[in-house]
Amino acid sequence: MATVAEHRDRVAGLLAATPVDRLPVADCLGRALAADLTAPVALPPFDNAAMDGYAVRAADLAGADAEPALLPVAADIPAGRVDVPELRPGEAHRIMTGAQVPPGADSVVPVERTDAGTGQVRIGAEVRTGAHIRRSGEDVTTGSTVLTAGTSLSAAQLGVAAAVGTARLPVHRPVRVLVLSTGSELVEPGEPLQPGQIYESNGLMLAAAVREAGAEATLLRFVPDDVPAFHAALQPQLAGTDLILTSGGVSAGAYEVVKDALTGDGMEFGKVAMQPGMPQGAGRYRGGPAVVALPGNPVSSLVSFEVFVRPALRSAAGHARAHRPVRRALLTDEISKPAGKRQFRRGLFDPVAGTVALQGGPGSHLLSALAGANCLLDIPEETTELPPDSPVDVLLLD
Ligand SMILES: Nc1nc2c(c(=O)[nH]1)N[C@H]1C(S)=C(S)[C@@H](COP(=O)(O)OP(=O)(O)OC[C@H]3O[C@@H](n4cnc5c(N)ncnc54)[C@H](O)[C@@H]3O)O[C@H]1N2
Ligand code: MOO
Repeated sequence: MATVAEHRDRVAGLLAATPVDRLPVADCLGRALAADLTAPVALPPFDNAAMDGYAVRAADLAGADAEPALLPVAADIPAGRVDVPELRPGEAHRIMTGAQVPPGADSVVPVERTDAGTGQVRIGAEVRTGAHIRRSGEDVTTGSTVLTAGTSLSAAQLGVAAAVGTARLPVHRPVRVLVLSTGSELVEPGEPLQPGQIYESNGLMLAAAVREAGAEATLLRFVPDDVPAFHAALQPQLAGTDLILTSGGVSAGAYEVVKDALTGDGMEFGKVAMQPGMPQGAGRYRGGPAVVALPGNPVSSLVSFEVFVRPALRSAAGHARAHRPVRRALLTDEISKPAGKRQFRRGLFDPVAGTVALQGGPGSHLLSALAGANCLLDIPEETTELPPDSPVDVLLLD
């Protein structure tokens, strides 16, 4: 029986790094940056006012605490003005937040500390040299690395890329995943259910998990439980697919269409020392796209996706942080489990208390408990008993 680590490596080895495109920054949300981004300009690009007020020379306000200073307002500088005149000794310039500090000024007095005059301004307090000025390069210096290759691009990263003047970024293309669900017991949600039938949920759930992982999903539901029909359903999809992701039909039953259709064709089916998610398959489809065959029980499917597929999708798409964050937490319940299998139990992690409470039992059909969980407890193979207050590793799911 393979270990979790062995199967994880096998799945990761099936996916090559995806190609790189140069996309407009606005289209890069969720992608991984493919090369370091260096700043062609400094941030801020010029010394600018941090407050609406008056640009002055601090020396001109010496003694203003005792005797208010009266300065002529020689210029008005709104944000965006590019022809900023020099401030001469004894003058003030009215200035707005973000506007360029005029040459000759060394500080800004907020308007609240003045009489807000426009022809001349009365200032009743001294000012510290440099007050309320944001210096050029304080945030980013020209030529410095703003974002490193492998960064996952979210709002703040796209913001800083735009702020240093970037129009396009080199980003990895997402992995293209074809999600298949098979099983003659499956019914489209919304349709009536006959005894013996269940609603199809794995396909929809896995396609959502694929998209949440930053990959592209095409969903093919209700692929017939018939080997020729299974191959026929795949053919038109193969060209644009990097990974075929199936669920169900991989264990020991008499009607295991995934296993029957794929065995011996570059695929390996076997058991992994894990609970849930023991039966697994991985390989290639006729020398082409990678295939990962997950077990059909819904919790087994999604937990297997988390443990094996998500990290592989994210690594192939260039994300430096491919794995879920792991925390150490104190168990509020007790756990008994068989030796020899690494168990991933569903839990609710409380980051303030540093504790984790089990959500539901170990059964791989208990999907509502997974829907109420925010983490997976990762219990080592050799462990059989854990009393309350035991420290455990938890993988954070959100
Ligand atoms: N004799 C043995 N029986 C089983 C073994 C075993 O080793 N020997 N392993 C068990 C374990 S563990 C698991 S996990 C399951 C995996 O079975 P399959 O991958 O073959 O999945 P199915 O039999 O097709 O379905 C299992 C279960 O999941 C439901 N299912 C399947 N697809 C969907 C879907 N798209 N949406 C919602 N639900 C789905 C299906 O109806 C079944 O209830 O095998 C055990 N048996
Ligand atoms: O391994 Mo199965 O996934 O326990 O139910």
